[in-house]
Amino acid sequence: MSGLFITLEGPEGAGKTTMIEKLAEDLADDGVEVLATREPGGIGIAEKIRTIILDKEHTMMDPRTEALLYAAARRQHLTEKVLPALREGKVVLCDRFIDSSLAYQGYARGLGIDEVYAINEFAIQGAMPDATLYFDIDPEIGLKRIARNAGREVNRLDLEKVGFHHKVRKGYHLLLQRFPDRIILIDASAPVDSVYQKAKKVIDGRLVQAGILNKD
Ligand SMILES: Nc1ncnc2c1ncn2[C@@H]1O[C@H](COP(=O)(O)OP(=O)(O)OP(=O)(O)O)[C@@H](O)[C@H]1O
Ligand SMILES: Cc1cn([C@H]2C[C@H](O)[C@@H](COP(=O)(O)O)O2)c(=O)[nH]c1=O
Repeated sequence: MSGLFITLEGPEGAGKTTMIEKLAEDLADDGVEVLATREPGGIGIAEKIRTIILDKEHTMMDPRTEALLYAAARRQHLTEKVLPALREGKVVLCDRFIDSSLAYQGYARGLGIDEVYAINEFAIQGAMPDATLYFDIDPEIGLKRIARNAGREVNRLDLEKVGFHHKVRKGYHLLLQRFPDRIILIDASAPVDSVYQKAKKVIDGRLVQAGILNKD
């Protein structure tokens, strides 16, 4: 991989989509070649898998089926879109990746972080992100934000009880301890502009380190 692979993570309504859109725009203005994408989805096969996973009628979905479907969508998206872009030297900004599976399926669903990591190792073959911005938010605030967003479709995971979303956050906090060099916490309860300035600063720092951006 020769570009830079950056993932954005967090509980529901943390502001990842808002951030990724602005980051992609501003980095492009800085002359950086950027690919902004998302999981599950981002390409045809993975978007179809997304529809199956998030369908509100699929209440009977087994947790292991859910974990395997996320990993399958991840594999296809990675090989078809992310890795080719990285080989072209692009900066890839991805809304969710492996840490979502570890926090949601591994910890909140109770499958085990190590078990879910193992199936994802098979799926990604070592293609871990170079850096991960974790947008930390109290789930009660995040869920209120998405409830106010009339344009956003409510999916099967959104409908989980609030206790599940608290476990998701706890899962992310465990991942912060496990991957302290890769995952950077950003307080997402602050106003949009302030959250954005922090995220941009972290990303600029990584781009300068990687020799992709020159900020003299
Ligand atoms: N810092 C913020 N303060 C207040 N509202 C915000 C903030 N960031 C985003 N929002 C609003 O909260 C809602 C959810 O934001 P967004 O869609 O970016 O979150 P998300 O992390 O992508 O959510 P999800 O993963 O659940 O789809 C949107 O209506 C957005 O305008
Ligand atoms: C990649 C991934 C996602 N999820 C969950 C997280 C969200 O509830 C949905 C995706 O919806 P969003 O609006 O795009 O955030 O899926 C998950 O549980 N495990 C995963 O690996």
